[in-house]
Amino acid sequence: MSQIRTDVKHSAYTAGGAGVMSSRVQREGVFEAIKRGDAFATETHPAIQREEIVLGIDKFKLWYGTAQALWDVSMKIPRGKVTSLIGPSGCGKSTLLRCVNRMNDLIDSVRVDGEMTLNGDPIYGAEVDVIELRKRIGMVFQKPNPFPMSIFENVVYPLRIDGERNRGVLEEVCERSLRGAGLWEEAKDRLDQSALAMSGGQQQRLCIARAIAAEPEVLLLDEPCSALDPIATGRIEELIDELKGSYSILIVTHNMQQASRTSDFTAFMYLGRLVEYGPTEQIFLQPRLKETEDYVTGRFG
Ligand SMILES: Nc1ncnc2c1ncn2[C@@H]1O[C@H](COP(=O)(O)OP(=O)(O)OP(=O)(O)O)[C@@H](O)[C@H]1O
Repeated sequence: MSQIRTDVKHSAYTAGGAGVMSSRVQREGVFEAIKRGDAFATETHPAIQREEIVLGIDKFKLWYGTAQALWDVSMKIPRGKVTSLIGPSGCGKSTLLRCVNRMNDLIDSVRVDGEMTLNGDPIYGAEVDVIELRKRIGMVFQKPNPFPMSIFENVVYPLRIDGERNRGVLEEVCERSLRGAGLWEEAKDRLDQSALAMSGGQQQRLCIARAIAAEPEVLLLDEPCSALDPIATGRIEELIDELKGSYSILIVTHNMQQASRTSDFTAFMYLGRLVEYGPTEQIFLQPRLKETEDYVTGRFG
C-alpha cells in the first residue's frame, strides 16, 4: 500500500464491534468510554487468529508510580511479520514496546501485571533470566547508539559478550549481519574504523546489524527513523521490508505513511488501551471503529 486513503469505509460497532461493546460505549464512543475508565474490549480482527504467534501479550497493565500507563493490553504478535504500534503521543506505545524486553525493569517506580510470552516462554516471573531474555529480543532505539569502537566490534558485540573468540566465526557473522542490514557494501572497506564516523542513517543500520547478529526471535524498533533524514528513512524502510519473513518485528512509529508502507499488522493505541488491531490494509482502508478511522485519516491526534 503506497499511500493512506481518506475515503475509508468503517463499520463502526457493527462488524464485530457491537458484540463486545456495552450499549453506552456504542452510544457515546470508544474515546469517551476510555476517558471514563469503562470496561472496553479491543477490536481485534479475526485475521490475527490465523497467524503463527511469536509473542503473546495478555491483560497486560503497567503503572509508573500511581499513574497507570497500560490497561489490559492483550494482543498476539505474528511470527515473521512486521507489526506497527500507532497512536497519539503519550498513548503508551514505547512503554508497551519496552515491556517486551523488560527495559522498564530499570525504572524503580514501575509495576506491572498480566502476562507476556516469547515463543511460549514467560517473559515475566522470578525465574526469568533477563540477560538471556534480552539476547532473544533485539532492540533498536530512536537515536542510533553505536558503541565507541570499530564497525566490526560493534556488529560482533553480542558474540563477544557471549565469549566468542574465533576470528572466522566473528568475521562470518559480521559480514552476514552487515549484509542483512544493507550496509556491507558501504562498510566492508572500513570495518576497523570507528562506527562514530558513520552518517546517522548508516549508524542506525549498524545498530540493526548489531541487533540481528544475535539472531533474535523478535526485533523491537522504537521510532527507528525519527532522527533520520528522508533518504536514510527510506533505506531503513526498505531494510524492514527485506528483514520481514526472517524476523518478527514490532515497531513504534509516529508516521502513518511509514506504518502503512512497512507493516503487515497495525495496532492502534489510545490512552494506554489497545483500541483496534488487525491487518494494516484493513486498519487504514476499512477500520472497524470510527475512532481508528479518525486517527489514521488525521482527523485527530
Ligand atoms: N519513565 C517514566 N516515568 C513516568 N511516566 C512515564 C515514563 N515514561 C512514560 N511515562 C508516561 O507514560 C505514558 C505513556 O508514555 P509513552 O512514552 O509510552 O507513550 P508513547 O505513545 O510512546 O508517546 P510518544 O509517541 O510521545 O513517544 C505517558 O503519560 C508518559 O508521560
